[in-house]
Amino acid sequence: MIKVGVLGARGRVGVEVCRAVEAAEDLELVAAVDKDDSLDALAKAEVVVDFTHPDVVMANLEWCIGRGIHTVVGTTGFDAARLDTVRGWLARNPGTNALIAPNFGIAAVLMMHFAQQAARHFESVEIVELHHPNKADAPSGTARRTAELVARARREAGLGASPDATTTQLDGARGATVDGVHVHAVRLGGLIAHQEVLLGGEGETLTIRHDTMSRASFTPGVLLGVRRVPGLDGLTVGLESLLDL
Ligand SMILES: NC(=O)C1=CN([C@@H]2O[C@H](COP(=O)(O)OP(=O)(O)OC[C@H]3O[C@@H](n4cnc5c(N)ncnc54)[C@H](OP(=O)(O)O)[C@@H]3O)[C@@H](O)[C@H]2O)C=CC1
Ligand SMILES: O=C(O)C1=N[C@H](C(=O)O)C[C@H](O)C1
Repeated sequence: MIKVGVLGARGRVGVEVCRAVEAAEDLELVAAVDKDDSLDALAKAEVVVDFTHPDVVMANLEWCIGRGIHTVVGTTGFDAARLDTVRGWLARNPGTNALIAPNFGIAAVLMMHFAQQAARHFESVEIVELHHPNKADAPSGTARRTAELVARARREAGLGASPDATTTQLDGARGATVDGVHVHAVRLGGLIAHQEVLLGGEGETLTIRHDTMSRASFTPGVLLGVRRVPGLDGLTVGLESLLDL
């Protein structure tokens, strides 16, 4: 039995994670912690899962890693500087590991993988992410990561910037750019989490679309992370390295 703690346990995803951990025969939910609860309840956990908020996740991670607790992190907001900080904490606590993934949905991971594969074959690429209006961050962690993976694939293929003759625009009309890739964020009631990667070339386009229909979709990936994180080495970013892609 792996002893599991959940941070953000009363949140939209945290509730699903607690339910999935309790239903798994090889996992034991030893702590369900949310805002204003003491972190001390997590001390008995071997692995802590964090689905909280970009503003608090770093403090949570520092607390867990400092106590030798492995972490599986779904909370978004990680840039290169934050990842370096986490690597530093892990280096000072050898034998403690962290898995940080912007999306634990298996189909979402495949969508990112396919976008990365396709990117080198098209002169143009843009990303549209669509989420529920209660989401804290924009663009989404998934869109940021997709843009980084796509940009890397384009660089490796020797592609330059996507063609764009725009000289006149309202602020924001072309979205944000992540690693040179335009990313557009929609917030709309009725949605959960969705993303399209639009690729365009000579006389044809390819659209790779992912739709989240239920937040339970994140739990198989989270449980995979919980089972595997004790055997990882320091920091792992993205669920893809745990899948046989
Ligand atoms: N990687 C992935 O697969 C996915 C990642 N996400 C990400 O996960 C995060 C959470 O998303 P979601 O569940 O929708 O958000 P919610 O706001 O529904 O849940 C977050 C929960 O964490 C609580 N919380 C806030 N601060 C703390 C704290 N310091 N300690 C413990 N709990 C705290 C919140 O309390 P309160 O409401 O009172 O502030 C809330 O109950 C976001 O960053 C989101 O982007 C979401 C879906 C999938
Ligand atoms: O906040 C959400 O809902 C989601 N957040 C993650 C992200 O920012 O990519 C994953 C998924 O898109 C749902």
